[in-house]
Amino acid sequence: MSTIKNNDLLLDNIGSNEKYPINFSELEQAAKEKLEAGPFGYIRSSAGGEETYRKNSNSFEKYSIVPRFLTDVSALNTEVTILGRTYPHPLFIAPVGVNKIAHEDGEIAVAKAAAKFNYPYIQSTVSSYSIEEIAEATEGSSKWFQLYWSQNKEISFSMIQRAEAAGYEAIVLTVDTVMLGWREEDVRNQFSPLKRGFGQGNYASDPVFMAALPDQSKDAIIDSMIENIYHPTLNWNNIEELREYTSLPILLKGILHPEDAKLAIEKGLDGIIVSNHGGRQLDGVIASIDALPEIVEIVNGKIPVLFDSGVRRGSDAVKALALGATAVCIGRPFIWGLASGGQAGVERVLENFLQETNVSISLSGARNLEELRKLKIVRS
Ligand SMILES: Cc1cc2nc3c(=O)[nH]c(=O)nc-3n(C[C@H](O)[C@H](O)[C@H](O)COP(=O)(O)O)c2cc1C
Ligand SMILES: O=C(O)C(=O)c1ccccc1
Repeated sequence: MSTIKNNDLLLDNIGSNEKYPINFSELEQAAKEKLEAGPFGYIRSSAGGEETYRKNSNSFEKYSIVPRFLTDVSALNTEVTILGRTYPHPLFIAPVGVNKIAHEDGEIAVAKAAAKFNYPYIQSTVSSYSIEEIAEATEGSSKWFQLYWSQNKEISFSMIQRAEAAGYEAIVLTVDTVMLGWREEDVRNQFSPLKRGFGQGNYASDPVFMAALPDQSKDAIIDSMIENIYHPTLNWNNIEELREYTSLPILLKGILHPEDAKLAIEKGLDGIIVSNHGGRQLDGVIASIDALPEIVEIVNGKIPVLFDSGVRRGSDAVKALALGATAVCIGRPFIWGLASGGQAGVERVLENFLQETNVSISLSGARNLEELRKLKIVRS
């Protein structure tokens, strides 16, 4: 149980006289001023006509919190237990690859900032830094490993083994990216991070991946990464193989259909992440927040249901939690923090995000996440 002094951070911020980006669009603008068109466009944009991208954040406005008052909110407990571990609050870092396109310090800066504010860090397969480098920089903090299934499954198994050895707590298999979505901004900017040699942290350091290369040239690494990331054959049999290979908990990321959530439970998966990849995969799919309630209902507490896509501020996270998400993953906001201010930029985003979440929970009248889930939410 923690007693929070909600207003301290707000008043500190006001008293600092510093100018810095605060909300999402200011952060995005600050990043735009720092980055070249290619990297900026890669991070900002999404698939097709970006219908889903727009829907993701706009859809939060359809849900309204109906708060309770006079509940004595002096002590707030945001602890959440997921897969046998208790985390101090329900905010996670979503897996985002190729962070060096935003800032030279890349994932190391993000993972350190995450550790400082107790956000479990979900590391992407296509990180600029390796599992071991990130583990060394952030000893003792909670980390999960996101897996892009490799065409050559021995590469996937090797990366899982490395994540296990480095003390990672879970595997997150992303199921919505068997190939990249149709991203017009990248064509316009002629920018592919993989083709430019980004995102090699886990590959160039992997003995199985390196041994399978035709030669050890830079081009061979790039070509083989692209070949391996494309994995359209992915199916439920692979899930069984994965289940047999590792004793770590496995979560599926990218679930939008209640029947897939049900199958995940039947197949013995340990959790799911409701997500549409920030609108970057199939354009026209349901907003992630609209997919959440039915999935929460069908899962009925059997496994944790994490959530991402379109979360821009603390009150969005509170809506997702009130609609039944076990925890919420932050995506683009932290990358904009990274691009605009390195580790300090990420820290500011994460600290303010956490504080806004806590203030919002308290002002809703809830004193813990269980009470938050019982809160009335109306849809317009
Ligand atoms: C630049 C970028 C790279 C991403 N890389 C990955 C990745 O490597 N693996 C993955 O599962 N999701 C990846 N995602 C998706 C995020 O995990 C998350 O689902 C998405 O950012 C949520 O949408 P939001 O940022 O609009 O909130 C990436 C997203 C962005 C913006
Ligand atoms: O861009 C993405 O959304 C993503 O998941 C990815 C895939 C391959 C390389 C880098 C990022």
